[in-house]
Amino acid sequence: MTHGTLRVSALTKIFNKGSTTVTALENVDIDIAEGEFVSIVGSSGCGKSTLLNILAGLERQSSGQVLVNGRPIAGPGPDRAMVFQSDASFPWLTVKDNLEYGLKVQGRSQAERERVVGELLPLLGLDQFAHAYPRELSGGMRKRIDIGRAYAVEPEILLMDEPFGALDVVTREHMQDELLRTWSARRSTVVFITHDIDEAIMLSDRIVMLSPRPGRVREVVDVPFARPRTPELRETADFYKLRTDLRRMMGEATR
Ligand SMILES: Nc1ncnc2c1ncn2[C@@H]1O[C@H](COP(=O)(O)OP(=O)(O)OP(=O)(O)O)[C@@H](O)[C@H]1O
Repeated sequence: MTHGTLRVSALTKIFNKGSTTVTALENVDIDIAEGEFVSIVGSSGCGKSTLLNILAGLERQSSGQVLVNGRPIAGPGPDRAMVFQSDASFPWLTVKDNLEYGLKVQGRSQAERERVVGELLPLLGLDQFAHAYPRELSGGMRKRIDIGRAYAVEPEILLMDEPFGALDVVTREHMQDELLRTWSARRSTVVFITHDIDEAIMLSDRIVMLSPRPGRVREVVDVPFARPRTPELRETADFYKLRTDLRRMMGEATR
């Protein structure tokens, strides 16, 4: 039995609007293993969000196959949780109540909810803020609520669509380090969309680079750095070299 595997085969997505047809993705093949952290990079409009929405079950492919744990996706499911770029926490609920929300929807007992939230609050560095409202927190802390809400329902697969795109560079790097810490503790499979090559290198086991529209798999790059990764990795010559290589590939991909 496999948990948290994704298999995308010959995936094509065509949008039809009136007389216009847009091929967003064409013949995409990606295999993602249990517990793997994979980033999808590519220029604006190459179909990254479309791919993630199909994996989430929010959008249907035009052709090809998408399997989660060996079964075709029939729609959104509790095995997958999504984190978006914009804040998704409920402003009228405290941090603790935000984290509990999905568990209540799932009908989990109060004892179970207390257990999960009790584990998550310190993991997210939010234990001092359990009774605060999102508006009382910084952008980075609000992002941690979103990640916590996704993790609370204990999904096998976390789908993240540029979750740190709206944060300043210092907060963003801090959040990357925090996400790595949380992910190491939970080991879910992650599919992470980003424009940012440094972010993709820092976080991922593998980077899938899509070509400009229609999105096709242009390169798949293994990230060779050992885990746990620390912020100092960003300063090393090996990191710099991989970043330069990926930027060159990205430049070639957009030509
Ligand atoms: N619902 C839709 N109807 C019609 N066209 C769409 C729809 N959603 C996406 N597209 C088109 O599909 C293509 C891929 O869009 P998508 O948002 O997946 O790209 P992206 O790589 O995520 O872009 P960005 O990095 O700018 O967010 C674009 O040309 C977009 O206009």
